[in-house]
Amino acid sequence: MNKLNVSIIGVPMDLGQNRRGVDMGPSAIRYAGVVERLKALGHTVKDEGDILISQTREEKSPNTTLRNLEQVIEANTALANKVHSVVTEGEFPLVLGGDHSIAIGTLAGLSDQYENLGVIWYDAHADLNTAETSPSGNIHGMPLAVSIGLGHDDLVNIRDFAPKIKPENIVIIGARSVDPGERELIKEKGIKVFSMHEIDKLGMTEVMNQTMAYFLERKVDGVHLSLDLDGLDPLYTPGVGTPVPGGISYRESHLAMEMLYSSHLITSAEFVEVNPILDEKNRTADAAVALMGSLFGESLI
Ligand SMILES: NC(=[NH2+])NCCC[C@H](N)C(=O)O
Ligand SMILES: [Mn+2]
Ligand SMILES: [Mn+2]
Repeated sequence: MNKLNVSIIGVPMDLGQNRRGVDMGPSAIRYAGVVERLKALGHTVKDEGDILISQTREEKSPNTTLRNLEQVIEANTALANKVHSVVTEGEFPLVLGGDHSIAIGTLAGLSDQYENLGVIWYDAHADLNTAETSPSGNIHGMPLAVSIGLGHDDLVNIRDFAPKIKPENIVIIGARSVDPGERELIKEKGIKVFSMHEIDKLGMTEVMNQTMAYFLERKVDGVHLSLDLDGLDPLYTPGVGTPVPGGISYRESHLAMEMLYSSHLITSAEFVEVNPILDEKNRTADAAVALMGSLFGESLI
C-alpha cells in the first residue's frame, strides 16, 4: 500500500454563505479523529493548523452583490499559498472546511503544480453560479465557476493566473439541485455530470468506473476530490447548511471512496460544509472521517 505524507489544513470559513457554524467544521472533524484514523493506516500525518479567517462579516459588500467578498478573497489567497507550499513539498493536502467557497483557494494553490488537473465535485449542487446567475449572492455556490475563470476578477485571479482548471476535466457526482444558469453552463462548457438520476440508474460502481475512465482518457496528471457533505443524503449527514433530500447513501459513498483509493488517482482532497451547530452529535464530521478512512485505504478485510 502506498503511504502518504498527509498535510491537514483547517479552514474555519463561514463567510461564503449565511448559516453560522460551518466555521466550526475543522474542529468537529479533528474531534472525530481524523489524525488518528489516517495514522492508523500507516500514513504520516501533519496537522498544519488553521488558515486565519476574518471575523468581520458584512451584510452587503461595497459595490457587489457577493456577500463578504473582500474577506473571502483574503482567506482564499492565504489558503492557496498554503496549499501551494504543501504540494511543492510533495505532501498530500487534505483541506477541512468550512464552506465550499474555500475550493477557490484550494484549486488556486494546486493548479500551477498540474498541467491537466482533474476534479471530482461530490455534491448535491454544481456550485457553478456567477454574480449574475446566483439566487443567493453566496460565494459557496460559485467556486467551480470561479475555477474555470468565470466570476469576480479578484476571485478568478488569485495567485495571478486564470483559469485554474478546464471545464472538461470536471466530473460532478450527486447533483440534484442545479440552478437554471448552472444548467446552461454545464451544457455550454461540456461539464460531465452524474446526477442522482445516473447514480440510481447505473449504480455507483459504474459511475466510478466511468469517472476513472474519463480521467484516464483526458490524461490528467492529478485528481482533486472536492467532497461537499451535502452530496450525501441528509439522513446520514444532517449537519450541512443546504441539505437536499434524495442524496447519495452512506454505503454508496464508501464504495466511491474505496474505488478512488484503489485507482491511485487522487492527489489532494477537501471535505467541506460540516456545520456542527446544525448537526446531531457530530454525525456529519464522523461520516466525513469515516469516508476519509476509505479514501486513504481502510478495507474490511
Ligand atoms: N456549496 C454549497 N453547499 N452550495 C450551495 C449552493 C446553493 C445555490 N445553488 C446557491 O448558489 O446559492
Ligand atoms: Mn452542496
Ligand atoms: Mn458545494
